[in-house]
Amino acid sequence: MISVAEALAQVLALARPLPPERVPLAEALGRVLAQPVTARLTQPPFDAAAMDGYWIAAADARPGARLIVTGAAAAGHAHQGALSPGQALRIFTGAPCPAAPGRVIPQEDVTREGDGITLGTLPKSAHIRPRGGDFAEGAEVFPRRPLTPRDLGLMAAMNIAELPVHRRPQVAIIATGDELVMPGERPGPDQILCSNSFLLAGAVTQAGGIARMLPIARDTEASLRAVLGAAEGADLIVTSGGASVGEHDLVGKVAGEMGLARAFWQVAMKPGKPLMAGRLGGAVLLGLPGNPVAAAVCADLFLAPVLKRFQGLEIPASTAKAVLGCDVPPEGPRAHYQRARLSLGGDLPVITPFAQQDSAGLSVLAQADALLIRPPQDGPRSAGEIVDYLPL
Ligand SMILES: Nc1nc2c(c(=O)[nH]1)N[C@H]1C(S)=C(S)[C@@H](COP(=O)(O)OP(=O)(O)OC[C@H]3O[C@@H](n4cnc5c(N)ncnc54)[C@H](O)[C@@H]3O)O[C@H]1N2
Ligand code: MOO
Repeated sequence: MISVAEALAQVLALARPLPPERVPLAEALGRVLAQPVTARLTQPPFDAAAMDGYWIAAADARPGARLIVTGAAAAGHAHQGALSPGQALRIFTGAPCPAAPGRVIPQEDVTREGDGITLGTLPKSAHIRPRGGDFAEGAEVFPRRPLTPRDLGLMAAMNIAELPVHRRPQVAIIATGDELVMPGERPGPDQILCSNSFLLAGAVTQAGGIARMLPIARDTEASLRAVLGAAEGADLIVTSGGASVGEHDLVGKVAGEMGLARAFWQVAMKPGKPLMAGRLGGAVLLGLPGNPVAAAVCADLFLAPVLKRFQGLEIPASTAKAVLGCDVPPEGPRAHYQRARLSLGGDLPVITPFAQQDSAGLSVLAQADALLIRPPQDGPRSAGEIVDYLPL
């Protein structure tokens, strides 16, 4: 059995960033830029008033000065023509300022009578946003993360209407097992609901992929072959179940007959030991264990990172430190990812694993907000010790 770190390295080595495609700016939320984009103009394109008030020439800027208001400039409407000494311009936020040196006095800071104003104490700020104060034409942006609403705002201001982004990975999701029925159906006495496909599709969507849920493959080679065949065109095939050692565990056998180049099977982790990975045709195949929590943990540890890789993202170490909230017993030969809850602590949060750690227990999984990581052969640990965890 290989370690989690080795398995992750091998999974990531199976995938390459997907080629770029161009998408309209309005559809780019969460997408990842494939190359830098550059500002097509300078912002602000002119010295702009930052307050509603009066623009005055630098030479007229002294407390007590009386000036005549001779014209107006508003956002989208510059004032044409020059001002003479002793003249002020009514100006509104966002309006272009005259080219001469000057400043904007907020209207609250002057006394206005008829078309005259009298200046009081001059405010510290000139209340002018200088041309190019935000960014200059040609400025490059290349955030190495899924684009946020803030990125879209910046790129809109840069007049970038279309973006080159990595294609989103197409992910085929295949549940296997005679015991499974879909939510909404009535299970027979020996049956349970297929939960894995929904958990996995959610994980795929959250990580920027496009999930395609295929029909449940039954526990026959013919059924599994047919459903795997229907995954044609996917960048990633994720199966759940049928990965272990029983006679009904057919994924390795059937995928092998279909040409799977297997990278590994079985990882020293708990839950998730029967994980399998390889390449099947043009796709990466992740064969997840059927136990729902095992599938969920494998999704956090392997599926999310490989989806990042497809989108050209770095995969930073995502573990964090916390203080153990209770004593915990020693561990065996597999790294144990324990469902846990975080609470506020001092410098570090406090992490407390749930008493129930069954790899089929979805209720506890849904309440967990972290996975406490117990390394292989970890000794007993006491409350107060510092441990690693994976935020969920
Ligand atoms: N003799 C051994 N038995 C088992 C071993 C082992 O090493 N030796 N490993 C155990 C471990 S660890 C796991 S995890 C499971 C995983 O087995 P499979 O991947 O073959 O999964 P199945 O047997 O098909 O199913 C296991 C369990 O999960 C339920 N399941 C499956 N698919 C779904 C789904 N889509 N939604 C909800 N629940 C699902 C299934 O009904 C079973 O209860 O094997 C151990 N056995
Ligand atoms: O993956 Mo299994 O028990 O390790 O759930």
